[in-house]
Amino acid sequence: MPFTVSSIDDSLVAALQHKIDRKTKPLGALGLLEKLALQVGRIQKTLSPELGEAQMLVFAADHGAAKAGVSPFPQDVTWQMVENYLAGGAAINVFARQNKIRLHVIDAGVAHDFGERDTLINAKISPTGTRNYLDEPAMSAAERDAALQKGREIAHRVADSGARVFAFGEMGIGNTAAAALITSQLTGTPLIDCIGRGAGLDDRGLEHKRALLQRAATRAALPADAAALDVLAEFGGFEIAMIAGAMIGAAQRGGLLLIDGFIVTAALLVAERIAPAVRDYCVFCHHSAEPGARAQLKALAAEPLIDLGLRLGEGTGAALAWPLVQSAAAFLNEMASFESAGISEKEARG
Ligand SMILES: O=C(O)c1ccc[n+]([C@@H]2O[C@H](COP(=O)([O-])O)[C@@H](O)[C@H]2O)c1
Ligand SMILES: Cc1cc2nc[nH]c2cc1C
Repeated sequence: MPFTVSSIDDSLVAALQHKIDRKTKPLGALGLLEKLALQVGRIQKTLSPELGEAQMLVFAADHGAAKAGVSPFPQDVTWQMVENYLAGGAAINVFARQNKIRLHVIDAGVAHDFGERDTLINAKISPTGTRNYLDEPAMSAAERDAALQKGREIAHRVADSGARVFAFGEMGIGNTAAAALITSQLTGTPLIDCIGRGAGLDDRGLEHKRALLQRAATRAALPADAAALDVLAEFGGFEIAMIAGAMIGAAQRGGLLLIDGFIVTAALLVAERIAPAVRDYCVFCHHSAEPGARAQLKALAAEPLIDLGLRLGEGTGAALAWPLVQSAAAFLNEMASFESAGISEKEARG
């Protein structure tokens, strides 16, 4: 089946936990890093995992609803920021360079013709972005399926190059609105609690966004138990659909998935409904300041690694958390045990 994911292996849990517990530290003293080390060992089915170079996949697309005023920025900022990624000047370029992460920029449906570009993956589902969900579904079932399939293919291609760590980022003016609609529907959280200021709406702008999204939800009139695939087609966007497909593809290849902020987590809510085991492969990198992140993290029982008040997207939270993930593998591989260091356990543990 193209979109099925296997649960992670539990045969090494006891051996990994034993290795973690024999390290020269009080039991559990490395906190969340210990859970992470266990998870990485289980995913890679080894007591000595190797992470290699992380791959950051930034998916960009435009949203029909952007023109209705769900964002403080004009739609053109999506393609302009893609140019910024290609030129190396955005925050994600800086953090990726700093932390030695390889960046892949994917056009999932930006309303702009970039021409032939060596460094941009052209995976456009539509040359104009999604349709406006205030009037009609954002995408057709065929477009949605193409986006999921393309995302899966891209992740498999990156995995073919030997990658084991996949980080996800996005760019799309208006995509916090789509993510809010998806999050509300898939977590059963009131829409009002999922809507935030996005790229910086003022109070009036936020009121307007709330009214528009309420209208969109009323028009779509999805039942509470609507299928995730229907929710995705209704509200979009192409970058969200492609990320969901790429997450499933990366998990199918035994990758570790670095989850960024509000929009990437909305994509995960969709992916997890399609293939529940995808959750096993995820590291929740940060707690986005967008208010709907709270409902997402609760629904996924996620414990994010950092909480810096970030609300940028682009994969920046994942890029910043990457050194912590590397530290989890490093302590598992390199730290001395009580035996190897000749430390008396009783004395060491009081
Ligand atoms: O990832 C997040 O948590 C996040 C929170 C707020 C805004 N963003 C970014 O801001 C853009 C969307 O904001 P908006 O107001 O246009 O919906 C989009 O390009 C996202 O990458 C991202
Ligand atoms: C300038 C700008 C940069 C971004 N990066 C991700 N989303 C963004 C939104 C805006 C508006």
